Amino acid sequence: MDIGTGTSRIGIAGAGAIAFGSAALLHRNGHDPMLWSPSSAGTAALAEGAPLTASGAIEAEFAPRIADSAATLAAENDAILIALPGYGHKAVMDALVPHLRNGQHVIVSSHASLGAIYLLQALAARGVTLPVTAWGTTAVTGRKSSATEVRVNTVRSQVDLCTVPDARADCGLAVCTRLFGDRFRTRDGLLAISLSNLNPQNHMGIALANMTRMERGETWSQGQNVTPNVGRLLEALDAERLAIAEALGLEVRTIFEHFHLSFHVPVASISEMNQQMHAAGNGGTGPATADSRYVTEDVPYGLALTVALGELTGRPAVLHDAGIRIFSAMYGRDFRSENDLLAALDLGRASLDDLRQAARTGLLHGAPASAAS
Ligand SMILES: NC(=O)C1=CN([C@@H]2O[C@H](COP(=O)(O)OP(=O)(O)OC[C@H]3O[C@@H](n4cnc5c(N)ncnc54)[C@H](OP(=O)(O)O)[C@@H]3O)[C@@H](O)[C@H]2O)C=CC1
Ligand SMILES: CC(C)(CO)C(=O)C(=O)O
Repeated sequence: MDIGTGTSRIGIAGAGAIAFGSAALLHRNGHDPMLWSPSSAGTAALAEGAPLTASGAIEAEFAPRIADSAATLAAENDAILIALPGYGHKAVMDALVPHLRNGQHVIVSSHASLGAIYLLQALAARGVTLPVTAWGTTAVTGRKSSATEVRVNTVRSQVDLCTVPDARADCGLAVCTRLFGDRFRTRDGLLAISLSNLNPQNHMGIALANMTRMERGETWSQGQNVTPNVGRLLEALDAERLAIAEALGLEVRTIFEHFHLSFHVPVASISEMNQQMHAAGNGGTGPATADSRYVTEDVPYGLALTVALGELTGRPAVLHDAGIRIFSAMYGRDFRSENDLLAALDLGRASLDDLRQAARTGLLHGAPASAAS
């Protein structure tokens, strides 16, 4: 993508809270977003002409362009932002791959389970070369309050990213800064970004400790319910993640930096920081159903990758592993087997060196046949 100046056309795959909130941020920054809902359901009201309204940390009312297909989204935009839960990434990438072209730029927010490698390999098989920038989290947080409204809870001060292949790192940072503002910090490759997504560990503790509230469909404050014991569990989960990063020689944010940079509260214990967020009206609302991405996304696409990296680095993530086992028992599902990205990448066949290299080149197990020829 030409870094350029002025208005850029950005296609957003997704029509949930983050897609709407990111569209509002792009609009506020003078860009021209287009939304694509894979089932069309998420954009039906907008397609009929209703404006998108953002409130909270971003106040805006505007009419984003709406795509009727992945082909339209790819054809009519300079860059694509994938902004939906990890369990939709492979299907959406598969839909986009035939239509993406050299020179475009893809951003994945939040990046999940080495999806950038899956995408780059699929593109390489078509002979298409473009940079994929992976974000450790999202630029905004929020919830959809109706089919056309999003409540933006916060715009984060800092988002970790990396670009694959790493030779395009400067371009990735420049593109993201121009589109979303000066809020990005480049991390050292895709393994660092994979270990920079704190949702899986945080949501594990929050969902485990509040499962009956979720199952009973209660309305409950997320921040307030990060009580001292829950806070200590999150800190212990964080220590497992940081030990893996240390074994890999990677610098990643701590859970304390995460809450400070995302929710603008001073550093304290994790429980105290969450109580402060709650007091400031910024603690968020926990899931009101057990069918929540806190489990259905974060267990298979988040905890499972951390456990795999723990095994490869000799720093077993025993609490993360226990989380997968407990949620699988609770839901009567084998969450470990639900990750279609890691299965497609055949991660079990990869050594740590293979992964380290792929985290920079985007190619695992060598280049695809058609790209190599
Ligand atoms: N919301 C937040 O504050 C935060 C979110 N995140 C992360 O950001 C990402 C997006 O979150 P958010 O927008 O809240 O999630 P939502 O659940 O609101 O996303 C809904 C969107 O995902 C699409 N989708 C759901 N399942 C599939 C599927 N199987 N295949 C294709 N598309 C699918 C829906 O499609 P359709 O339109 O067809 O219904 C819809 O467009 C997630 O990874 C989340 O963990 C991270 C931090 C904060
Ligand atoms: C609510 C929040 C910001 C913190 O758990 C979040 O990460 C999410 O909704 O996924």
